[in-house]
Amino acid sequence: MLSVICRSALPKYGRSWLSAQVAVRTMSSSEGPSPPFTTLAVSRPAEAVTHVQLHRPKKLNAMNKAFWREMVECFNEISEDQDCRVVVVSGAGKMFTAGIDLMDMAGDMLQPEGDDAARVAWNVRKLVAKYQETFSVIEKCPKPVLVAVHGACIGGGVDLITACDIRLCTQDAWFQVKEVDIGLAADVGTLQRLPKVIGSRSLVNELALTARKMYADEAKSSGLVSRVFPDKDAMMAGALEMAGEIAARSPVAVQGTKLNLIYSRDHSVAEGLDYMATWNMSMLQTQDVMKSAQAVMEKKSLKETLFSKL
Ligand SMILES: CCC/C=C/C=C/C(=O)SCCNC(=O)CCNC(=O)[C@H](O)C(C)(C)COP(=O)(O)OP(=O)(O)OC[C@H]1O[C@@H](n2cnc3c(N)ncnc32)[C@H](O)[C@@H]1OP(=O)(O)O
Repeated sequence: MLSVICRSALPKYGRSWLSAQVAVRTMSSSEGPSPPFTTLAVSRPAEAVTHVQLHRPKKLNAMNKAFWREMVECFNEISEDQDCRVVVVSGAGKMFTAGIDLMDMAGDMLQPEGDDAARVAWNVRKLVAKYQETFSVIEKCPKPVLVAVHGACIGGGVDLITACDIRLCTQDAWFQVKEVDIGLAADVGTLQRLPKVIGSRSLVNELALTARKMYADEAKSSGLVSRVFPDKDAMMAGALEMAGEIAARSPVAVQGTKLNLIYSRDHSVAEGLDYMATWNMSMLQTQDVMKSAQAVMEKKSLKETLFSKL
């Protein structure tokens, strides 16, 4: 379904400056969500690049019940979509996201069902695990996911971006691990992933325990984001350019790199090397190695090299 949405949304673009501008305009389009989604706008701004836009601008992209479900559906489809090699996530409207929808989600969180404490607890556990999947699908997706943040990225927004592979932001961006302010220990990824993203344990603890805002410059110096752009248009152009670079490379190499980086993050060096050797005992047999090496030797751009779908 996703590839149908993407295909019908846009033709294939060339890579000229003009078409990049068209693509950026498309990425920041104010058209609504892509049915059947009600909170996400999905498009294909360039060949093999899928753009997922959080799209509830009037509610500052607050994460309502539909959003938590639709992200899972969307990323499961992207994982299977052989026409997609890389994903860009961004937010429509004035900010990236105001976090969990405090109005729509209150019922689920405050009035859990169950006949006694054990059953209530059981159901709450299932609920939390379900919501964790909303961002874990990003990490499980074999295609690299770039996220482009402008304005505020609050609460659940930080859970989301820490599950992404590359984080970019605008100079006006700020990040807030807001959960303690609403009486919660963040439970859908931030506390697990942020310490793996930012080198300083002390800084992670400070952000999570005080809920103070972190602005773009500190996000860059701490390693939360790898690039800061002057404004949203520049960021989306930068994101699209980076996505194009990734999409031009062998999908066997790119997806293997993502999966092994994540595996290594969670295992010892020895275990990571072992996993890598097992991975490459099959993946090294790809035609992509020969095709890529040939392009390098002939000083050709990989953008001219045709790789089979994966
Ligand atoms: C379920 C799994 C576990 C997940 C946990 C996640 C936890 C979190 O995400 S904690 C963080 C929760 N978010 C917040 O506390 C932010 C609340 N919003 C604000 O503080 C302000 O809205 C903000 C500073 C972001 C922007 O202020 P501004 O003056 O620019 O805009 P507003 O007029 O306040 O908002 C515009 C409309 O958006 C609605 N809205 C904003 N945030 C939320 C939200 N989090 N949930 C629901 N709705 C939100 C706001 O009500 C306005 O709507 P309307 O009145 O209809 O115009």
